[in-house]
Amino acid sequence: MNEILPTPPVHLSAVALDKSYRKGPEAVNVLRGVNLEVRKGEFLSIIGRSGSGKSTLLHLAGLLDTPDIGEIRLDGKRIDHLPAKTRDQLRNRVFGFVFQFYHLLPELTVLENVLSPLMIRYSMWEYWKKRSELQDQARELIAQVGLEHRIKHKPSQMSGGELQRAAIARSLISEPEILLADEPTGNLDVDTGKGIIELLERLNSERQLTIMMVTHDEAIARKGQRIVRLSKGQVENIRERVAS
Ligand SMILES: Nc1ncnc2c1ncn2[C@@H]1O[C@H](COP(=O)(O)OP(=O)(O)OP(=O)(O)O)[C@@H](O)[C@H]1O
Repeated sequence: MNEILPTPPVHLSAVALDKSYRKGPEAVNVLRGVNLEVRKGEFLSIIGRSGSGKSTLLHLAGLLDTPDIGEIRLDGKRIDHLPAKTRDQLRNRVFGFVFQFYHLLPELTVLENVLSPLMIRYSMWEYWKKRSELQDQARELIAQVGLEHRIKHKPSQMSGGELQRAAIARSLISEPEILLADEPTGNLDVDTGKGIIELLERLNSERQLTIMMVTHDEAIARKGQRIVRLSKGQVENIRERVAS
């Protein structure tokens, strides 16, 4: 018999979001009244044609940009209108980001790249005091993403799949509640991409990490529990995985 589980609370919501960009004299209305709720521990996939506004939505959700109209709410509280410094702190504490092109620092090793967000979060003195504990945390994450053997490697010495694993470990070092992944498999071959998605699924189920993943690939999107499509500036619900 199927157990009926309570619905998890809404974690992050977009309320009536509008966002336009100026292209010369014209305004391009990318998002037009987008409403979206993401529940705690949900793995949501966002699909849509190129230029439909997927990255724009992810950037607004993660406080990397601000909407023209509308609100972003975290646990029901509005967060998009906070002062810049508070937004920065909230972004660093709540969100982890994974991008298509990894954005690792080329001169740093995997261990140093994974530690890099903490070098920003703590003062030099605090970091120095805590460094052995922080290094242990980073090593553990690197092991969890299967990169123990690459810990001292630099990005130029690694494959695309390994680079993305390192970027995922880096995004987790600040213990985010919500992972925002923008085309995390977009630069990888099919099998390597599958490995990355399996890693995200594992992190979602083991850590109850809320995930919003943008992808143009419907097969990849189906790995999420729910799929929404951005089209004509709005969000359409496409599919919800039926609990078995
Ligand atoms: N900073 C910007 N300035 C001007 N126009 C922008 C800016 N960012 C995005 N756009 C435009 O907004 C539209 C939506 O872009 P966005 O990157 O959100 O789409 P997307 O669905 O993620 O596309 P893709 O799948 O190709 O990455 C595009 O027409 C893009 O050119």
